[in-house]
Amino acid sequence: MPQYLSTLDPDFETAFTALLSAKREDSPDVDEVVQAIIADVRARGDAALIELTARFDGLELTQDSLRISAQEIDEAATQVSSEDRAALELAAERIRAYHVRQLPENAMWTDPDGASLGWRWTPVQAAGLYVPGGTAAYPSSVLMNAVPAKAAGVERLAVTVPAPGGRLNPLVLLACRIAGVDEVYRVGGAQAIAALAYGTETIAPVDKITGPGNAWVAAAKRRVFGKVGIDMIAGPSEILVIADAQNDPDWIALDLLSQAEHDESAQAILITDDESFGRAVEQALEARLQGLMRRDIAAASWRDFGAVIIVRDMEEAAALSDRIAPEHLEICCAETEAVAAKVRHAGAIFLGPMTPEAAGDYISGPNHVLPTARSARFSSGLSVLDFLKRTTLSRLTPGALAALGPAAERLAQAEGLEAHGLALRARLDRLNGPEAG
Ligand SMILES: NC(=O)c1ccc[n+]([C@@H]2O[C@H](COP(=O)([O-])OP(=O)(O)OC[C@H]3O[C@@H](n4cnc5c(N)ncnc54)[C@H](O)[C@@H]3O)[C@@H](O)[C@H]2O)c1
Ligand SMILES: N[C@H](CO)Cc1c[nH]c[nH+]1
Ligand SMILES: [Zn+2]
Repeated sequence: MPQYLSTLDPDFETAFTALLSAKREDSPDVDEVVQAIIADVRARGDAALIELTARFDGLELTQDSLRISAQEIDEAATQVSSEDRAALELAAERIRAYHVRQLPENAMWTDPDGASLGWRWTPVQAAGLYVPGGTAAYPSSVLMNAVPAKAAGVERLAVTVPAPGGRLNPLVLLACRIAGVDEVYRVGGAQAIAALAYGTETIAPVDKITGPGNAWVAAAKRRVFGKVGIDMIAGPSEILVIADAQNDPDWIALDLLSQAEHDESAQAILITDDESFGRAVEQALEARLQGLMRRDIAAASWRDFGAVIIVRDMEEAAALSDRIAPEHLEICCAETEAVAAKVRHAGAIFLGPMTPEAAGDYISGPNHVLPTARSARFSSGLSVLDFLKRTTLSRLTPGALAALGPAAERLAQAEGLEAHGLALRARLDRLNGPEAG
């Protein structure tokens, strides 16, 4: 049974605040465990990876089997049906077509003082892509990480993916092949993130780690940030659906379940202006739940973190949505576009009843690695830009330095930084000196 909240209820604010602050990840115990795992991998390298993989994934590895060989990838590719391969290839092509449009332009211009200024984008040299695989395999996440990285021009792509009990979906490996991944390691969780950040005997360190994962993965990414770059905290999935009574309750129920089934810590919320529609969605959801393969996971997520919020109108719905800052926001109501225009904080918005969030997870083109836990207030979904850095460029002519240098010198003096001032003054004196002009 999810929580029912109504903005008409005098206790709404208290209940809504409790919903927002429900601890779904990053609990102190997770962080403590992660801290110890990272320290272990730093200290013992491959030996720690092997031991932790046995403990958490029930898989006995040796140093030689940490990396998945090209031959294993070839073999896996032959196990994939032609229909699955075609679906993966279509997805890869659509994701590529979307992401190449994000490639930014370099720029250089000369301003009226004679200063030539600009910037240049360059890719990171090596990226580590975390592909979740603990409770479900995510070939789609391989594409969502690797395709933008390739489009950005990253030279080395290393994927880590857990293989619980030795099982690894061949589609994950085929997706690595299609996307041009160079290295694949059968390691997951915080230990994979630590290996990518600090390196071990087998896994060379990378410059940037991207990709979603569960609470341990998210906590590890937070901890290694600074040693390497990270994309964002893409933790347990979330969906917020804003829907009016004109929708089919069954469709909305399935959309909520499609994220609840990811993780017991996932969160699915419905906001509607019609209480009986909310009850109908809940009923449809309970009915659909029974038939799901991952019903235990979805049921726990819905029971512990699910909610139906009844609002007076869609304006109120948009305002509440911004306070939730969801990873995915589906809007299905008479004024879909107008409501969407009012929303500021969301990882991805899905407009209208024919745009289920699940289409975005696989095939539409935009990235499905998205900010969770309200971080859509300040971050965006994975993009080509996550694999690029911007270097600024400047060139001053003698005239430009003569025009701008004195102000810089004053500021250096104001900051008490003498050498800065002298570096400017030495040149200004030369420009003004006897041999000038
Ligand atoms: N936000 C996004 O963009 C996005 C996209 C796809 C998936 N996801 C999320 O990714 C997650 C995938 O989770 P998953 O668990 O299936 O796979 P996962 O690969 O993220 O995690 C599996 C690993 O977790 C570690 N682990 C499990 N229990 C542990 C424990 N008690 N202590 C220490 N480590 C432990 C193990 O090392 C294991 O290898 C889900 O939460 C899903 O919602 C998010
Ligand atoms: N919904 C997930 C992002 O939160 C991504 C995903 C992968 N496969 C299916 N769904
Ligand atoms: Zn999904």
